[in-house]
Amino acid sequence: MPARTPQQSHPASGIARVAVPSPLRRLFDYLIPANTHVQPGIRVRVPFGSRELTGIIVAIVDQSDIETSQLRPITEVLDHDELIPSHLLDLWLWAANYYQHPVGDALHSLLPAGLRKKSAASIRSHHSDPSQPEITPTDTDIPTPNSQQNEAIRAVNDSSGQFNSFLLDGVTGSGKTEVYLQCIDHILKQDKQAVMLVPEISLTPQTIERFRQRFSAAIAILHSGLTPRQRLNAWLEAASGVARIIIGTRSALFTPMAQPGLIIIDEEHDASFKQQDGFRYSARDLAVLRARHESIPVILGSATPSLESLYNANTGRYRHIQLTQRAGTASMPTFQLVDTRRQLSEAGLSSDLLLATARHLKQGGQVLIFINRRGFAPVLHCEDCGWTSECPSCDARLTVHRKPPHLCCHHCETRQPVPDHCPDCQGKSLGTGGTGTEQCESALATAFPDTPVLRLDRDATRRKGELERILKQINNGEPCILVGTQMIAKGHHLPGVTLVGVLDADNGLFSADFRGQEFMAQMLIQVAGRAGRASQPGEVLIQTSNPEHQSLQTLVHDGYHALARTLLNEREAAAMPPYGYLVIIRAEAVSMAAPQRYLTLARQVINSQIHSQQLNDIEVHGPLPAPMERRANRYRQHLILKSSSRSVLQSLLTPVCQILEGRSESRRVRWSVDVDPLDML
Ligand SMILES: Nc1ncnc2c1ncn2[C@@H]1O[C@H](COP(=O)(O)OP(=O)(O)OP(=O)(O)O)[C@@H](O)[C@H]1O
Ligand SMILES: [Zn+2]
Repeated sequence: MPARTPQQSHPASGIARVAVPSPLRRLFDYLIPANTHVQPGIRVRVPFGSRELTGIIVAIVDQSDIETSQLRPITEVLDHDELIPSHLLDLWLWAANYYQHPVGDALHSLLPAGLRKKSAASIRSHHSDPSQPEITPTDTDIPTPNSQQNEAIRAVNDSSGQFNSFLLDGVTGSGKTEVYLQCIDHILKQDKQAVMLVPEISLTPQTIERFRQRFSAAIAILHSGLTPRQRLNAWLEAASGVARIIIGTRSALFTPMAQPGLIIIDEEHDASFKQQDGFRYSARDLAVLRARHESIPVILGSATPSLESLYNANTGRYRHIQLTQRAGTASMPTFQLVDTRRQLSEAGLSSDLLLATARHLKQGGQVLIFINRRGFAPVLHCEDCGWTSECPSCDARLTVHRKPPHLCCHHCETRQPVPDHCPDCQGKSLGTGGTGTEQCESALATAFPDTPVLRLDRDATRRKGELERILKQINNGEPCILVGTQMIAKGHHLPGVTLVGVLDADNGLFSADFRGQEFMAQMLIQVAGRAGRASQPGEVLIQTSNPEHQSLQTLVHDGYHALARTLLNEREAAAMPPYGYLVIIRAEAVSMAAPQRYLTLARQVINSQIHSQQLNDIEVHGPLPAPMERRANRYRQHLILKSSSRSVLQSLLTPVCQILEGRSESRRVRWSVDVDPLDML
């Protein structure tokens, strides 16, 4: 399969080491035909088995481990100038190595689709699209930064042209975005470029509009909704320096910049910065590395920084900049816990919450109800025999939806009609359990017939433009009730909202995952942060059946940072991240026994490596069934590795992955390695 073929007659001038899209964790060597100019960072066509593929030259070497006579030549050179700058190529290689992902596949998954094929592309000859009119910024009332913002802006600007990482830790509505805008302005004046990464969901026209109104410079937008052509154009505009500002989701981190100046990660705590399948990299962690490689500053901004970033700030790796007050005249909202054990509730809404809703609407405010379950109810059950609506393919229940009526599995998307009688006992007493967004929406519509009730979740926003339409309606400022999932929690500036109600805070409190409480706290503070962002003060009501829970108490009375300190102490005691490092090796298959058998083999390989390399400080747990063992008809198991040293884990993993890759058993399961996993689910 590798580059071994009968001798070629070409006279050659050196050997190119090429990353080829394959599942193998290695590079392949090819002869460079005579009189051909090649360099690292360009694309070439190479023979691979019986096929021809597009690869990227990673290095030019004098010698190969394979006999020169056995090497095959490059068939075609696709780029004449460097396509991927060496800094970025190094970052890519480092990341593939660190996250233990096949290098060619990692490179390819990050190239715009338009460059994975044979088509030629030239950065040097790329000019801006003439159909795009020159934009004149319309933002005339740029706020004067307050003293904390000024300090932040000065710190970042003073470090331009050199590496520095900043944790911009500013409460919700403190004007972090204004700090980004001013720092970008400074960078643009030096003829440099800035890239800003945002969570998937915040890349709305509103965000983009705010930037367009401020700057006349060309902005490239990179997100998953682009056509391959648009994506390639945006990429080339960034690489050629035509686009001065690049805004995008996770993978935009790998966009080349002709004159890099600044990297910003907005909402750095957000889970979407870690890719959860395939090449499982953390764009946040790699952003810091990229900034170091390119000698530029990086800002990680959040109102609820991840425990990792707080730890890095505490230990001096990041400069900690705090914005403790809301910008302008806005003040922080007040919190109140509502004990749901003491109050009768209609569709999960306590009487306290209903009364508060009525009060705020009467005062002309908008109300936001947060509920982390879409659909009508999480389960359908039979009141006679106890039957529940189980998914036929997962260890999960089918959610009841009313609009349109169906049962649906939120893990595998299996759909079924809603039965009119119990499939087990034929009884007619079917009932629903729990509350989802649809039910909450209709209960609120009944309770407040004169007020518009808007629902914001994945189902309601499936149609293109729907999210924008709903946000626009909210921004007209008229009293309304907004019911939504975490979609509403992220980054939206909703100045009319004065009351936020959280329907159920209990889920996160008892999560089995080690980051469960951290995620719960971030979510609550972010949702709460939508309240009272303009002149009217905000109020937050959190419903729970555990109001005495220590974490909730700490969060509500002493704030996010106090809870973060407690959680960090717990992590330290348990040697969990950021005090220890984790790797999960996952395996799944249609047969129940295969994943366990495979991971038992993996464990043997690991043990023998630990022994032969005399590694200590490694704990191995498992194989264990994943928390949801069966999903989409596949059984899943995992193996957990833990160490206080990243480098020890790396010296173990590299040979282990090489060995496993070569074993025939690896082809009978789907297996993957997750370095620095976000969760153990
Ligand atoms: N110095 C200032 N004076 C007056 N208003 C300001 C100032 N800075 C920012 N603002 C305004 O305050 C509002 C909130 O600012 P911004 O959206 O930047 O906050 P944020 O910290 O990014 O919020 P979040 O964490 O919720 O995303 C915006 O309308 C912004 O224009
Ligand atoms: Zn399912």
